[in-house]
Amino acid sequence: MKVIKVKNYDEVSAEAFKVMKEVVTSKKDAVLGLATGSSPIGLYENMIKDHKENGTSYAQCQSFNLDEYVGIDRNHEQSYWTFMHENLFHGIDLPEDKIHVPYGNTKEDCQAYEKAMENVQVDIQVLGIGGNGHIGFNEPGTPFTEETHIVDLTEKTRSDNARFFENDINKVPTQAITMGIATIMKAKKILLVASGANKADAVAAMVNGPVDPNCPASVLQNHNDVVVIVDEAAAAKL
Ligand SMILES: N[C@@H]1[C@@H](O)[C@H](O)[C@@H](COP(=O)(O)O)O[C@@H]1O
Repeated sequence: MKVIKVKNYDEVSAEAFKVMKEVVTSKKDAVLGLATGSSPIGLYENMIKDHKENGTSYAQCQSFNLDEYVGIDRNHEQSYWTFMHENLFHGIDLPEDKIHVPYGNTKEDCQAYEKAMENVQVDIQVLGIGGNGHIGFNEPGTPFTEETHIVDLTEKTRSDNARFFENDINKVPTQAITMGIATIMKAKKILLVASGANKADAVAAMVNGPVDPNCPASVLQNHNDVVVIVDEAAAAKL
C-alpha cells in the first residue's frame, strides 16, 4: 500500500488525477471503477478539465460504480446515477452504453451486476472511505468474501450522508446495493482518496490497523497495487 501525503484537498485531487491519467492514457479502453461522495469530486473535475483542454478520450472506456441507494429512482436528484452524470460522465463524454451503476434491491439484481463485470477486470478502482472505515457501502462487519449485495446502512453513514438529503436523516435511504469487498479487490489497481480530520481514524486503521472486517478498508493491505492519497488532516494519525 503506497501512501502519498499532501497538503490539502486540491493536492489530493491533483495527485489522484496523475494516477488516473497514467491509466487512461496507457489503455484506451480502460475499465474505470468509480466512487461517489465528496472525496473524488476534485479528481473528477480534473478529469473533465483535462478532457476538454487536452482531448484525453474516454470514448472506449467503460465504468462500473461502487454503489447506489435502494428505493430511489435512477433519476432522483440524490441518486448516485445522477451524481455521476452531473460530476463526471457528461463532462468526459463517456458513452451512455458504457456506464454501469448498480440498481435494485434483490439478489437477482446483485447477481446481474456481477455478471456485467464477469468478462472485464477493473483497471483502476477509485475509492473514498467512510468515517467508520467503510468502502462503497460495505459497513464494518461485512465479510471480505461478499460480492455485490444489499446492505442496511448504519445510523452514522445515514447521518453522514444526510447533508445530501436536506440534512434530514429521515430522507436518507436505509439500504443500498454495493459492490462487495471481494468485488472491489478484483481490481488491478485501487486509488483511495481521503481528506479531512473526520477520516484520520479510519485512515490510520486502514493503513496500520489489523486486517479486520471491523475496518473494511483494512482489507486493502492485502491488495498488491493500492495508492492512498491523503491530506495532512486525514493523515494526522498515521
Ligand atoms: N457510499 C459512499 C462511499 O463510497 C464514500 O466513500 C463515503 C465517504 O464519502 P465522502 O467522500 O463524501 O466523505 O460516503 C458514502 O458512504
